[in-house]
Amino acid sequence: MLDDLDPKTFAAHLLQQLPVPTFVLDGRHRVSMWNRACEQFTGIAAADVVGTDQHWRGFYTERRPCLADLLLDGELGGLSQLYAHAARSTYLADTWHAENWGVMPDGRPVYVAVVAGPITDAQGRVVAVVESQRDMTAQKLAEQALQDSEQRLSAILGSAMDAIVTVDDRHRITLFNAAAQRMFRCAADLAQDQPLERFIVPSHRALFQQFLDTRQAPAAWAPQGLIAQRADGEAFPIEATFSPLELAGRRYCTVILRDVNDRRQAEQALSRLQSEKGYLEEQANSDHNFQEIVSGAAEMAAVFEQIRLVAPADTPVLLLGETGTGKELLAGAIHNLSGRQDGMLVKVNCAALPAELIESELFGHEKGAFTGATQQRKGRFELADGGTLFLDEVGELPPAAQAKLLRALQEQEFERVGGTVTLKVNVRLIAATNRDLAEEVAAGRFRADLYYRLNVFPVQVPALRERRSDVPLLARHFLAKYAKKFGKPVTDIAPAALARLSDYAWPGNVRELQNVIERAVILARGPLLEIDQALSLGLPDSRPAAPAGTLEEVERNHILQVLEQTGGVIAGPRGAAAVLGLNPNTLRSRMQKLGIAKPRSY
Ligand SMILES: Nc1ncnc2c1ncn2[C@@H]1O[C@H](COP(=O)(O)OP(=O)(O)OP(=O)(O)O)[C@@H](O)[C@H]1O
Repeated sequence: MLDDLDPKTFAAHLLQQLPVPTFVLDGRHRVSMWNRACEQFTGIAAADVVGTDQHWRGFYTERRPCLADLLLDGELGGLSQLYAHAARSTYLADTWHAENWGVMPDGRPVYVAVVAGPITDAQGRVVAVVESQRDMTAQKLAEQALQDSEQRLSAILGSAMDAIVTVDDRHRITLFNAAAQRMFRCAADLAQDQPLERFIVPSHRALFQQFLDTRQAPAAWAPQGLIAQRADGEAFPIEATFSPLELAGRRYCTVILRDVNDRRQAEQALSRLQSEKGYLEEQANSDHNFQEIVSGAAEMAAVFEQIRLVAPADTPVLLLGETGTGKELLAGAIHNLSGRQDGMLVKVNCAALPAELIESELFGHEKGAFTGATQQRKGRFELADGGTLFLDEVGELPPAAQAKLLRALQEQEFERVGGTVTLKVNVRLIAATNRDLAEEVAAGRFRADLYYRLNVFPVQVPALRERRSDVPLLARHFLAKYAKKFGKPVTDIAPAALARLSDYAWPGNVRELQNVIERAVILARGPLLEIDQALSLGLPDSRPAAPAGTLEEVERNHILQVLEQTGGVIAGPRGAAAVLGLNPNTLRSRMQKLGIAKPRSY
């Protein structure tokens, strides 16, 4: 019967059965009890330790006091040197708690939680101390692993470039990483528990809330169209992904946000640079840009005088004259003398562009305005802002573009194709045509109101045959240019050649003369330039007469003949465009209009 047991034996049995490693020290630091759990924990049998002061062997590799020893000697000041955590508790009994990492005699690292309490006699004197040890290694390792992973996670979140925010089911912020603090200019502790909608402009909050409540797994993506606001109220465009998650039965949403302001600006700058690059490349490839204008003829002197007078005014100028007479050169001169020379002179050859592209070329387009518009693109009007826009072959403009051009000229404003934003520009317009625009107006092919807008200051550029005195001058000018270009020691033109050049009718004007000289220089063998061979390559009288027919048929046959002669080559000094005295792009567009297929390889 339990009642028959004396209390000492009962207490000894109780301690013996405790599943917690426990031992008792008497007042002289000798072990009076070492229970079974202690035997198992330390690997030391009770028989080997009871009655000795060798209990430390169970816990340490060298002699040092246990908590029970310190308690017996009343030296609790030394506790902190022996244990990482130590505290006194008077909750149920007067006990001391301590925790620490230690190494068991067999080399095992253990984390122990130690509890020791005094046993007192009737007078309150400490006669013994009971100490129990609990192996907390597994919990401690798990706790540390958790701490490490939390630290790693917060380091990852902290170093992320994107703002990462977690909200609970009421959209209140539970996590706000460093990038979010930078992006929204708000410290994490101020953001904590605030509704995330606070950082979205009011007009976008309803849409944003729908995303926050998404159940779409793994995430819903808002690539564009959301506008956020920083703590100081500054609005900026964002893209965001919303990942719903459930933790302990509660719904959360992790939102990754990215400020796309910089990217948008960079995209816009890139598109502007691309347009400018494309334009500049085109300009660099056209070899007749900003050249010296050569002329001694009185007819041209009058033209130069008109240009000198009109250049400083912002008036539109209409340059009229046959192809190749130098209209583009004169446009360059007007720009250079106009006070707009720091701006760009932007050229558009209206004949060289397909009708469906001309509007977007002039006014630009928004991304997605039509198939193939994968990027927003600035038009020539925008590029010419602060400078001059030169519309060559303006008579070829399709009606829709004519209407838009008229408005741009009247209001100095327009919208990009597919765009709604009205853009204001300050552009001086110079137009050129080799057509009789008044006739085009009468035939209903050109808008009368646009014609009057363009025709404010018309300048008629005489054909080369009307200023024959310029032929030798120009011929020598081109000779010097091409002799240098091709490294040929040709110094002058043979007198007979010069006479022939002066007699020729020059339907292709200066461009044709230039091409003939270029070919002659290429073919030249001595210091004096002969032109017979070069001329015969381009002269109509060296070919069979073209059959009679409509103007279009004659033009078509003529182009086909020249193409055959040049082996299908369009551009370059020996190409069909050079022979015909045309810009290669102009020739290509004429061919398209006349239904001449791209030349096959001859
Ligand atoms: N007076 C000149 N002095 C020097 N070069 C000239 C002169 N006139 C024309 N040229 C040259 O002749 C070529 C044709 O000139 P330009 O392109 O200015 O003619 P255009 O009238 O604009 O022709 P199109 O109507 O076909 O566009 C260019 O290479 C240009 O440099």
